[in-house]
Amino acid sequence: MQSIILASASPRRAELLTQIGVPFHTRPVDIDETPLGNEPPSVYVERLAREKAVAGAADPGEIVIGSDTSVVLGGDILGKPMNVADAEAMLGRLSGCTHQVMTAIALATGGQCLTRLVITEVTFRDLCPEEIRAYVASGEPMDKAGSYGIQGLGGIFVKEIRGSYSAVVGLPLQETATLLAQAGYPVWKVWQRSLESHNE
Ligand SMILES: Cc1cn([C@H]2C[C@H](O)[C@@H](COP(=O)(O)OP(=O)(O)OP(=O)(O)O)O2)c(=O)[nH]c1=O
Repeated sequence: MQSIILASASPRRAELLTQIGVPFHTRPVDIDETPLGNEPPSVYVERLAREKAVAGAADPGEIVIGSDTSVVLGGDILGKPMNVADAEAMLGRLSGCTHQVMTAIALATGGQCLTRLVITEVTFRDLCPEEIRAYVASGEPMDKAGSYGIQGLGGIFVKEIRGSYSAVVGLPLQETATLLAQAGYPVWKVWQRSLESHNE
């Protein structure tokens, strides 16, 4: 089977890929994440996922996974906050509203690039200014799209989620496994092999 490379510096993505039993190496890449003029959010996240996967591609025997997550509110892309004030402003906008979390994944392998876009709807309850300040002071929002982490303290803001939890955290597991299978790497075969080598 091919070797898997995760073209990402995100600890959440590494944890999610570990969760499904896929052995991999990380190869973080640095790309320009500035949206193009009038670029729709869905096109933007898919382009970034593809650019990350392609930037991480080196060896034809590898499958390189790139991913991008953006929070989208009323058509606006809310990326990672620039500072505390930015994080507080984003959370103020998300309070009491439903937003979309768009996560794209891309698999670069053998000169081709397979992509998937996953859109999840997340509804926040009303947040008060004091709790927004306390949350931002915790530091958790600073490296996360939309300034929150559903998997962390930010979980208490989420009233409803419609779609993929793992996609909100950064890597949609079902779609990742489907693309890996399309690239000739069914995840269940890895489970099977590790059982076989354990029993030898
Ligand atoms: C909405 C949300 C985002 N996030 C994270 C996932 C991503 O790591 C981050 C979005 O930023 P990204 O630019 O998608 O990813 P990244 O810079 O962290 O990592 P890389 O580009 O190297 O792959 O926000 C959460 O952890 N929880 C959440 O609930």
